[in-house]
Amino acid sequence: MSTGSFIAVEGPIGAGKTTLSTMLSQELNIPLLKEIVEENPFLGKFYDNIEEWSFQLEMFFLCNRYKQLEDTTTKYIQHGQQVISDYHIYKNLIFAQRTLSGVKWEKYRQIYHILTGDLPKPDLIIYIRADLQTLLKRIQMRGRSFEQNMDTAYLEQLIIDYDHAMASLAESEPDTKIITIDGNQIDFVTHREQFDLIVSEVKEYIK
Ligand SMILES: Nc1ncnc2c1ncn2[C@@H]1O[C@H](COP(=O)(O)OP(=O)(O)OP(=O)(O)O)[C@@H](O)[C@H]1O
Ligand SMILES: Nc1nc(=O)c2ncn([C@H]3C[C@H](O)[C@@H](CO)O3)c2[nH]1
Repeated sequence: MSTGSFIAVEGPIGAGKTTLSTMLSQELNIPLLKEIVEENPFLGKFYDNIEEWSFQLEMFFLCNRYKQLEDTTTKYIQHGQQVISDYHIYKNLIFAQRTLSGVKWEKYRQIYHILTGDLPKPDLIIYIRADLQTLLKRIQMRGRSFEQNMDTAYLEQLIIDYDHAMASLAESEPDTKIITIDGNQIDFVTHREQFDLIVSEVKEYIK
């Protein structure tokens, strides 16, 4: 597999993954692989009743991402072409570990490893960190109705889980470069020069 081709943007809910990956895709002229959100039939139900809908939702995300990454491999990565995605497949585990328990978690964990074992790993992860206040502000500003009553404890826990997950990825996948962005301080949307800095850093790692 070629290296230097696959970039993933990660971070907790509302951190700015889709925004940054879209901007980078346009700036660097790299195809964008975007999360399916609006057509997800379980998200609204999930936020109303996490326990009832978590298994369906996590499986839906897993199957969608599996299919997307499988297609991406055939279309771009196998041909050494660059691609940028607004998620890393590992985020399935970050969420599922929180939303599932007992037998469902165990079944999900096994399916996750079976499905994702041979999927391509990003060469570069751009990890946007942001604190609870910043995320809540952005989630509110974005205004998706089903996210407006999100439990702040859930989001707070995800922020911690993301930090642990990135540390764990850095250890288990040492070939993957991780660029961490302070999403509270760096505003790549309104400050062009801050976006340009990210672009130059990314350019150092892609081929
Ligand atoms: N650096 C930033 N400064 C100001 N606003 C931002 C910034 N990044 C993102 N936003 C705004 O915050 C909201 C959330 O951004 P975005 O949808 O990109 O987040 P996300 O990480 O992809 O979210 P999700 O986890 O739900 O997929 C959007 O309204 C976006 O315009
Ligand atoms: N439970 C759960 N598992 C996932 O794998 C996952 N990926 C994203 N999301 C939620 C966050 C945003 O509300 C919205 C858009 O990212 O979907 C997830 N929720």
